[in-house]
Amino acid sequence: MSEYSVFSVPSAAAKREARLPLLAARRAMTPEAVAAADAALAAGLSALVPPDAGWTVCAYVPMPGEPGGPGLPDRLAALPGVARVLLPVLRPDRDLDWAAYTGPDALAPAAFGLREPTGPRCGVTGITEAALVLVPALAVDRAGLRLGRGGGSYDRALARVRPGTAVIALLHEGELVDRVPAEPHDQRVTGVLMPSGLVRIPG
Ligand SMILES: Nc1nc2c(c(=O)[nH]1)N(C=O)[C@@H](CNc1ccc(C(=O)N[C@@H](CCC(=O)O)C(=O)O)cc1)CN2
Ligand SMILES: Nc1ncnc2c1ncn2[C@@H]1O[C@H](COP(=O)(O)OP(=O)(O)OP(=O)(O)O)[C@@H](O)[C@H]1O
Repeated sequence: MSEYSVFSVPSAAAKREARLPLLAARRAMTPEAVAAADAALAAGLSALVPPDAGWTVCAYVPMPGEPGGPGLPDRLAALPGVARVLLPVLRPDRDLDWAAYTGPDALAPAAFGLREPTGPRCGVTGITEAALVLVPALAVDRAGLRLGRGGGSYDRALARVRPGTAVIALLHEGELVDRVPAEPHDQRVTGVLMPSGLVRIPG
């Protein structure tokens, strides 16, 4: 038995270290590689939503280098099975509020280089209306544990999803890894979508 379990204090520092090479690898991608990955992810996304679903989907506005690209909200909104796209609004306490995506003109610059919707907010419980939640991540491991940017925002938000909701992280190839540093508050995803396709994580 080692001195620390996988759920111990050093994990916060381990997470900080683990983020660095992942962020560097994203920065090193060529524009061509990014465009190819985003196109492949777009094809995978359309297969996630049945055409007559009428779903509310929670997504996000990818920042430079994040899988999906800046066109992600528009691509989702255009899918026949998507009735409504909700996007996160970062609260001062780093929890996530939600607001409907109504088009690129209704996005405004926000903290950390984010772009966020400017319309009416649904509150932190907006995520409970989603049948599918797409989450940003720097990496996910085989157990579905997700390494984010370090705000803890999605750990709070994902605790509120309805049971049975698909929670899918969008990743670049190679970002599904054997193990990410974990803490007790970490929420799991139910699958990852990469350019090569969907990998479901057994629950
Ligand atoms: N596109 C996108 N939207 C998102 C997230 C995300 O990861 N991606 N979030 C996911 O929760 C929330 C926003 N949280 C964020 C938290 C930190 C940073 C960030 O850039 N942090 C710096 C370092 C930390 C700091 O300066 O304090 C960095 O990563 O360089 C960005 C978003 C909600 N919206
Ligand atoms: N349910 C929660 N309530 C309050 N604080 C939380 C909760 N979950 C996580 N946090 C705090 O958030 C901080 C960052 O957590 P962590 O490093 O796991 O974020 P992350 O999952 O990488 O980020 P994000 O979800 O924003 O992408 C931690 O200090 C943790 O204490």
